[in-house]
Amino acid sequence: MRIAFVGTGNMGSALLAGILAAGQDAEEVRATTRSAESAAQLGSRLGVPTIAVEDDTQANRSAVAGADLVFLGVKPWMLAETASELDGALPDTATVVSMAAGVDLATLTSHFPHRPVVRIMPNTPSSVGHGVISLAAADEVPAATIDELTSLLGGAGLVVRIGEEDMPAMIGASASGVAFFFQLAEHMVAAAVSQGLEEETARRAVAATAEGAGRLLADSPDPAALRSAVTSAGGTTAAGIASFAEDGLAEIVARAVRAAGDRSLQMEAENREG
Ligand SMILES: NC(=O)C1=CN([C@@H]2O[C@H](COP(=O)(O)OP(=O)(O)OC[C@H]3O[C@@H](n4cnc5c(N)ncnc54)[C@H](O)[C@@H]3O)[C@@H](O)[C@H]2O)C=CC1
Ligand SMILES: O=C(O)[C@@H]1CCC=N1
Repeated sequence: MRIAFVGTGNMGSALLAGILAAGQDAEEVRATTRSAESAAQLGSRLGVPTIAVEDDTQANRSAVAGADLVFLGVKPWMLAETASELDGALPDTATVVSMAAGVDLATLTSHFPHRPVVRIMPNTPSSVGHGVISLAAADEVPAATIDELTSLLGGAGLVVRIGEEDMPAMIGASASGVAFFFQLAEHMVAAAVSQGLEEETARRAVAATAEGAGRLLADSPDPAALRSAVTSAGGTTAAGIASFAEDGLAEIVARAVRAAGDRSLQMEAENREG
């Protein structure tokens, strides 16, 4: 399968790394970035032919020529101009896959009429094959295309087929959600350091704890049961959990997850045509 990545930054390159590690032939991929420096870095890191728009104004058009699948990894507000740029270069049969957080399927379809259009919402652990990739497709996308795409993306992580109405919740729970875990890790490191632990030790301990927690959750996705197994009555964990409850952690997290989803809807409105 011939694949183009138009705009291959943090998210595009993470997804591409996961797909390549799962066996996609790098020679069948074309990637683009804006700067020559980032194109050179990506090309040498992933072994994929990468062209910079800065070096070649036709880079995006050349990359999509002959492609079966075109991933769009530019910023949401750049989608409209990227679509115009690709006009006439995109093969009639190409499936367009957007990872933009703030562009809905209707807007994508208006940018790419007569093409199958799929919206995905990946997260950065895709680079190590442990991403979550939510996928919503326009009604007219053939089932075989979705199956093929699901199989390809499966190399980067868990693919979850959803209706577009669930996209905001999935953004809060996974695409942005992964950053919420990182933020908790940052605060845990800082707290341990403030109690005298050496920073490098704290970072390693928190990272290994996160990995261990992730593995247990992957085996048995019931966080409440796993928490309960750590929490002895009247013990140390119970003291920490009580402190969380007193400070309203559940509401804090609910507000953050909702804020991320709400922002995606706001961006969709900003990026909607007309
Ligand atoms: N970073 C994340 O965790 C996630 C990002 N997304 C979505 O992924 C998209 C990209 O976000 P990031 O990777 O974070 O941004 P980024 O800034 O790291 O990547 C954007 C890429 O586009 C390239 N670019 C800029 N202008 C270009 C042009 N004219 N032609 C071709 N390439 C061009 C840049 O060189 C860069 O490689 C956004 O739409 C975002 O909503 C979705 C889920 C998660
Ligand atoms: O922050 C953002 O807008 C992107 C989309 C989801 C995660 N990162």
